[in-house]
Amino acid sequence: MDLKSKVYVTLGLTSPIFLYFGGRLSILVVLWTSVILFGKEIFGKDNEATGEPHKCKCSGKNANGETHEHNHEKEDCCGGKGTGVNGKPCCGKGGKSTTTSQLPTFKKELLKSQDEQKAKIKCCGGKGHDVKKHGEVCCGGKGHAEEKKIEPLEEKKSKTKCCGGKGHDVEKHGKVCCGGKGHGNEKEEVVPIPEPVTEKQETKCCGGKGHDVKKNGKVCCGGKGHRNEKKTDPIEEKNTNNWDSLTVDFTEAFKSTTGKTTKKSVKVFTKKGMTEVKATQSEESSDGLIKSAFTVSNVELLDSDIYVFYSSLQGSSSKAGSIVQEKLKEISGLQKQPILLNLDEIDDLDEYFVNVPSEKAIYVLVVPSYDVDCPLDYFIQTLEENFNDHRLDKFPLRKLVGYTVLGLGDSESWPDKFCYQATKVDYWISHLGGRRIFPVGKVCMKYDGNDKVIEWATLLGDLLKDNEPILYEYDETVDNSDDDYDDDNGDSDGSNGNDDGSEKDIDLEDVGGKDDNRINENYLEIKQMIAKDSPTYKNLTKQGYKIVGSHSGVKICRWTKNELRGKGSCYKKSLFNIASSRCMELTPSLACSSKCVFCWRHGTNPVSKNWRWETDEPEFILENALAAHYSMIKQMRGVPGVIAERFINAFKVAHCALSLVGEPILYPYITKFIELLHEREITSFLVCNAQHPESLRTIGKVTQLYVSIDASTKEELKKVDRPLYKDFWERMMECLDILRTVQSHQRTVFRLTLVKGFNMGEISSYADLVQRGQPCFIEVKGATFSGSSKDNVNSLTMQNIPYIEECKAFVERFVGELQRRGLDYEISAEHAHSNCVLIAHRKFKINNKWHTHIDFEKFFKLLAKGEPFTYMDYLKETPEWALYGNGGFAPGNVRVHRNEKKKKNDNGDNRVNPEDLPALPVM
Ligand SMILES: Cc1cc2nc3c(=O)[nH]c(=O)nc-3n(C[C@H](O)[C@H](O)[C@H](O)COP(=O)(O)O)c2cc1C
Ligand code: SF4
Repeated sequence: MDLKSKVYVTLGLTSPIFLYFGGRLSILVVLWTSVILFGKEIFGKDNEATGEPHKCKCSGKNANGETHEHNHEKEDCCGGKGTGVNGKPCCGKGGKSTTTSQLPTFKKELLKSQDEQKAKIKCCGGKGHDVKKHGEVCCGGKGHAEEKKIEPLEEKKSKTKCCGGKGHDVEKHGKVCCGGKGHGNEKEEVVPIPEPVTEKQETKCCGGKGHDVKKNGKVCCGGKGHRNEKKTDPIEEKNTNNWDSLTVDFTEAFKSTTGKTTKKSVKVFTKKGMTEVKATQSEESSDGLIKSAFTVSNVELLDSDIYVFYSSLQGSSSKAGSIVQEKLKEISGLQKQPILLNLDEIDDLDEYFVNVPSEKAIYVLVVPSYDVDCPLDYFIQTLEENFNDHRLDKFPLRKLVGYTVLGLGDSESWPDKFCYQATKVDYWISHLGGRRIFPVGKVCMKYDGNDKVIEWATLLGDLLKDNEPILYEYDETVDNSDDDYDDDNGDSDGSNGNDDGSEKDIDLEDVGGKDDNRINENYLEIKQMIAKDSPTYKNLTKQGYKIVGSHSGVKICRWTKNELRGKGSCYKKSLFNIASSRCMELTPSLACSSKCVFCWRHGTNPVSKNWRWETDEPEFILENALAAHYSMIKQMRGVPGVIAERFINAFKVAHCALSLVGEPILYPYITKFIELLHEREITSFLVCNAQHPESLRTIGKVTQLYVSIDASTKEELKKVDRPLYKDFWERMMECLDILRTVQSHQRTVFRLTLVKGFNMGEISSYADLVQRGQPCFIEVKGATFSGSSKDNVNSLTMQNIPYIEECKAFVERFVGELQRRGLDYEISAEHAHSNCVLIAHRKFKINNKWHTHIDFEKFFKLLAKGEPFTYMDYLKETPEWALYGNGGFAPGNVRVHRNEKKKKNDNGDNRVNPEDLPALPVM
């Protein structure tokens, strides 16, 4: 009602009195009536009393330079500085107001009974309280109007039926799975961690063919579609306040030590001397300094299982990890010895980063940073994927007592990227529910790095013994005004560092830390898989690899050199008719999605489940690979014994073995690459690790298509291949189905690499796999010793290398089992020198003669015709010398007999000496 109407109503009601009495008395009566009728509106009682929104008129200016009014139901309050529209002062409550309709369900309920609740609940002032008794999550001292309402247990149970721990669709169910413990424990699910911002949905999926990442700005999803695309990277987030809000409210997880009034000290690390500064604050003070305290007693921390993880490319983080471990061992009263673990060698990261190995685990992560690809990239990628995996508990690392990160880097050479990967690790661990119990250390390793590592580890050890509360959040406005704070912390303004009051206040800048805000967006650029200045590049080139572009490699194998010198060919000569001197070994992806125990690389080349690097064109790779191969051939010109004719022919590469190291099928343009090979009349021998069914399904014609079958059971496969995919077994099964169906026109080969003690047991399960995949051939080869590494817990010893007799015995039993099942396979050829035997389907035995060799000319003629054809259309008879029992040594070569001393290895047995074997892996 406007003012005019109010006047009319008042005058209307009071006019009889006015007419009857007249004079002053009547005026008083009019005034009295209007007060009774409109007093509330006129004098502006607040919304709590009237139920109407309170309006403030701000004295300050808004962004447009105007004075403004605002409505507490719709707008943010001016924080008490303004004046109400009716001349009353602002309510001064400040903070963001929300309309009733915007509130989540539990907030609505809270609003209704707010007064009732206020009457019942006395605020503990942010000290935390026993949630079970109290029935409320602690408001952190903000007063109970802000509290989250926990539904009573019975009410919850009736709403949510427990799935019994089998896991459930969280989106539908609206609940984190309780793991079968019943829904009484569900309160954890409401921990308010903000979802990271998802990328825009505009991207059109390339269907897994890969795309120009620079233009597209996206890592290829591998054809899975963009629904599950990675969430915004931490560094990408512009709003650094999100960083603070990541952290979990500790009050639910850790109980208050005592109910007594005690003095609490807040530890603050200065930027200069890393000396400890204490600020005392009474637990009972109501100023809210301590918002959420991590009140674990020293007894609990000293009783923890400490795991020190490290990732290292050049060794310094490995050393720093040992230093940290040793320093922590020195903590007096520590119940259990800290355990040191290499992140890059952990078979299943989920055992530590989805599940945790102990209920009292503390993680210390020592990590380097590389602006080029490094093993840590995979770890970070895994953390991020776990965070985005809706099937997993959203905050699995809440189960940890706590964690901290120590970053190693080089602030001089990489000032803008200094220790950026430590920041990423910290970010994702905290996103996954981890509670930081010590600040992220950042150490420049350029000068005296290890001293700083010792310093950090010593302080960490000291503070693990200390039973002071560990704050996760505190009110920095109180901090600034508190005289008890020691201003000797080196800040001229007397504050604790950043004005934004973020956690960087306790950053260890003195050990090389740099403001995380300054990390720029360059970190989002897609890396090169093998950058020229990377340690991996040096490592590979030292071993004779020529790196082509940034992710492909070529190498000439020992057999190519041998055949040039007339000293024998590789086993593919006897089994399939390949001329080693005209064979180029190449991989378009030096990265792999497995970490096989028999692989030479021992964790040095990149690993990834999918393609995440800069991508070279197939034409570029082929041109440069051939050039690199020919340059290595050229180097052979002075070597004694090189046969001129073979040397000349070696410049006309006829075969390409797509294997070497890494997983060729990871390369998004593999089909195009193979087509280019065929255009130049170069045959293709593609070996894949049965982990990428989506690429295998779409692959075009290949001269021979291999699938590595490194074990016959799920458990053994996990042990031997250490695959990155969780569904590795299902992936392998899918690949076998693809061989039997979509790719049944291809000349398919199962490759079995036998490793004693790992995969030579289950003959019958191997037969199951053959039944499923129905390959043309099964190539069985004893593993080759590739040296061991101290970092590789699973690297092989000579004891894992089978004798040729053991391989043959395995093959004979295997074929017996296949035949018993009515599967028509038989042993056909061998190459004894390589410990290799070929089992072939009997359809290749035409007129009682084996036809395991390939007619290459015919293959290209068929391709040129452009009509569909199968493996049966380009067969060639297997020569006598290659048949099983004849050894498989190709004529035209001179067998070199080594002297007895060389023949026997250190143990005196006659297994093939690693030095006598061709370079690994041999196609
Ligand atoms: C190719 C290369 C790239 C690097 N990139 C960074 C970087 O981006 N940020 C950083 O802080 N340090 C960088 N470093 C320094 C390393 O992180 C530092 O030397 C660290 O101690 C290496 O640890 P590691 O020996 O355990 O592999 C780089 C070093 C190399 C060789
Ligand atoms: S052996 Fe092959 S598949 Fe296995 S890890 Fe090495 S490169 Fe990858």
